[in-house]
Amino acid sequence: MGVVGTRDLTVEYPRVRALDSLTVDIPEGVTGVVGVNGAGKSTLIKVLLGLLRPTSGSVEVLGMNPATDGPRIRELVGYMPEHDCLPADVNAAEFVMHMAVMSGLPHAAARERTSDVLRHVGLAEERHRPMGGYSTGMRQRAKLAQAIVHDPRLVLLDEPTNGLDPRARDEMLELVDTIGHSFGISVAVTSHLLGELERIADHVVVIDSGRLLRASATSDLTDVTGDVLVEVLGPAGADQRLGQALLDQGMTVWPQGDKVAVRVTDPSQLDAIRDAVVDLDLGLVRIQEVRHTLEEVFTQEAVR
Ligand SMILES: Nc1ncnc2c1ncn2[C@@H]1O[C@H](COP(=O)(O)OP(=O)(O)OP(=O)(O)O)[C@@H](O)[C@H]1O
Repeated sequence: MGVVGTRDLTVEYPRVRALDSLTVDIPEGVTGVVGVNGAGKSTLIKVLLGLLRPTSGSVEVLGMNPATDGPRIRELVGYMPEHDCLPADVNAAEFVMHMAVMSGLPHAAARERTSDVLRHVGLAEERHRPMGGYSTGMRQRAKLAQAIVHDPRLVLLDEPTNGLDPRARDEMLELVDTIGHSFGISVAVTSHLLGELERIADHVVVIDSGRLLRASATSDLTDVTGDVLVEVLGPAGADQRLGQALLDQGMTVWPQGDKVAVRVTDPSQLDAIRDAVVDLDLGLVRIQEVRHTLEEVFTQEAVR
């Protein structure tokens, strides 16, 4: 039995259909929810928390309906929002303690859990300093601490690695891994980078324009190696410029018509290819796998 299930879930904002008949199950364990900016990841999280009503379709979280069981769901579910929301003049100990009490923990238990959880996320020493003086990495860890302080069954983490340098990102991913695999809390974690979630997630769900592109065990994705063809839009010579940029990064690259063929030995290379296209100010038409599954992940072709 999964922790989250949606059926034909549609959410419309006045001008945008953010989720479009999304049917997906999120099992226990760590699930990566991947999609480019605007794909609908934050909207999905808000629906799961009961903060946003679906236009149509249904949702279950831990067997409950967020529209009617919102308060109970928020007791059992932790949430780390994407954007900065920490009061600058409050310290992490006071803030996390407050969130623990808000989640229904008695005072003494809240104090004990706060101190444990701040130690787990590596904020024990700085816990009495106002959060306004924290680095981005520390702020992300404070947001993570408040999400798990009440020992939830499920935690929803919205882009926890956003804005972090590579070292802080690795530390955050390790923490998420520990929460999911040592503390036994199910995790749904969003990112626009498939490569980074692939390291810690048991399952991956790929969303594009509010629709499900793919849902599979991560081990199926890690089989995604082989040759890919990258097609870009841009001025004449765009493909050669991309080819050179990828060569400079040490990738094995060769021209194929007006496309660039790349040998992929690690799924994180797909993110590097996408980043290179963006850095060169080109448009990515598609990354197409020459043999199997990549095409399903990166083109508009829904798998089911
Ligand atoms: N409150 C809102 N009012 C109108 N449109 C919105 C609102 N919130 C999100 N959208 C639009 O809905 C779509 C999905 O947004 P959402 O924030 O869910 O995507 P996302 O995958 O989480 O992206 P990001 O990582 O950039 O937040 C986008 O086109 C976005 O502009």
